[in-house]
Amino acid sequence: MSVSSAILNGRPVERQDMITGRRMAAVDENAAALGVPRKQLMESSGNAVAHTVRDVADPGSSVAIVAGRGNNGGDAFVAARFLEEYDVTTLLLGRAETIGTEIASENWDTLERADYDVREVRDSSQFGLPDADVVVDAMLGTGISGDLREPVATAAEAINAADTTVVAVDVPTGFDADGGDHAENRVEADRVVTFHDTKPGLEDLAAEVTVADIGIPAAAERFVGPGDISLARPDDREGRPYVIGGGPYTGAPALAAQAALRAGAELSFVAAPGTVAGEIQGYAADLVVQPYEEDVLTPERADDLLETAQEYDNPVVLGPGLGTADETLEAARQFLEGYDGRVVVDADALAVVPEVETDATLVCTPNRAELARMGGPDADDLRAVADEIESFAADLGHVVLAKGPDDVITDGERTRISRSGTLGMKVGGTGDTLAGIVATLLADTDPLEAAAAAAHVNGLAGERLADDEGHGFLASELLGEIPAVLWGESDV
Ligand SMILES: NC(=O)C1=CN([C@@H]2O[C@H](COP(=O)(O)OP(=O)(O)OC[C@H]3O[C@@H](n4cnc5c(N)ncnc54)[C@H](O)[C@@H]3O)[C@@H](O)[C@H]2O)[C@H](O)CC1
Ligand SMILES: [K+]
Repeated sequence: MSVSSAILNGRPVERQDMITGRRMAAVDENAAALGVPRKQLMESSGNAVAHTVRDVADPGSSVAIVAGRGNNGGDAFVAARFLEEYDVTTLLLGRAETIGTEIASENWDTLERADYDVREVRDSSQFGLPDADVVVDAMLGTGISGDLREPVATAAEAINAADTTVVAVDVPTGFDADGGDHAENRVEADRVVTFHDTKPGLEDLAAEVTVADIGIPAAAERFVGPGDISLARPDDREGRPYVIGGGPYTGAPALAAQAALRAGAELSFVAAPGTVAGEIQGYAADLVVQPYEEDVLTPERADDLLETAQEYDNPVVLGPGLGTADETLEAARQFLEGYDGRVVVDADALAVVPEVETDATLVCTPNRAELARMGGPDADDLRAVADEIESFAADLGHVVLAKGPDDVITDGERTRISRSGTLGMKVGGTGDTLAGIVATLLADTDPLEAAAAAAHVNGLAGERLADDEGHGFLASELLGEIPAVLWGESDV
């Protein structure tokens, strides 16, 4: 995957030169949170479309815009305003009152008020494609779901049958921007104007593709924001994380397991030595604590827990409070060697990761000292060594969520920075709540996306508790703030 580089505060920041539709929606939301509202992006998108129309047809040419009821259509309503020297007709496939977004609706209203030639196609039998030198396909973009429904299907067929130049907005209607299967009867375009970055599969089309910058700051991709939380937010109570922890310490597994519930898990299990199981259960009746007879995790016990983990195939949290007894580290190594599911590795178990061969998908959550001990860079400001952490993660072959004032989350290819959090996050236990949140989000989200969102949620939960200087709260108090951060109204 080729990468381009933006310059972000003087440092080249690698940007993937490819972005999926779902990731684009997250980046949009992040851009809005950075102060670039969607309507402004739509204005830039529409202007970019007009540029390409000018490229393919001389002034005075006739242009037929065929628009859907989402923001893809909205882009084209904007484009109409940038094509004054063309003979533009705008067809909306549906009634104006069914336009699905405010910004598209506002742009439609502007065309009506400004007396542009606009027509509503109230049913597909009414649809007739005007003779035009250029057709702008603005029916569906990244918001498509399933095969083309009427009246879009009829319109797509008419556009493909017409002898005209077709300019597609963002992606040709019916194209799946998430790299999935395209609709059979999708629009065949001559030109595609896609926004911000190219989409997977556009390079295989016969069309000439223009990637238009629409003013989205590189920070909207680089820094974790509300869009990343939207991507990872559990839809309902799902996942049953399995915490393997406890031994010398009991608070850590209890915090991790509670955080997993607060992040939306249906149940949260803790496998712990019998000597401390009662104490862990004492922290919260909500936990399903499963005691085992040894008083630390041993290799024999690890085999037993491995079977349970494989049977239920839920995200595992390995590490909180395990301690560093040789047999415990051997047990952690053995568990990872045998497991092929998803594991958040934290605290004392991190030490074994660099030398272990595993088919498991790991999210490692080292703090600064643990990262250095694992062989990663040793630096106060992790963000300044983000590239080195990225290479370390690439060598390690797993996701690394390096915790610091700014967290660095990377899978060796994609790297995100989470700037959320406050001074107070240094209090003991915030790493345990983080591990629990990662585990729940990991249940059905891309590991990097789950880790990035979890880091952000944990930090924002702390911000909600901190006093003006950022101090003075307990990790256990973070638990109560997690749901509001994950499901609360993001203010963009
Ligand atoms: N940063 C950016 O990339 C920006 C992109 N913009 C444009 O926004 C669209 C995505 O808009 P969205 O409203 O999410 O969805 P669409 O307009 O693509 O379509 C939704 C619309 O279509 C209907 N629909 C869905 N599936 C089907 C189907 N199979 N058959 C028929 N109709 C279908 C659905 O009901 C909705 O009404 C993106 O592509 C860009 O063009 C923003 O303008 C700015 C920033
Ligand atoms: K389109």
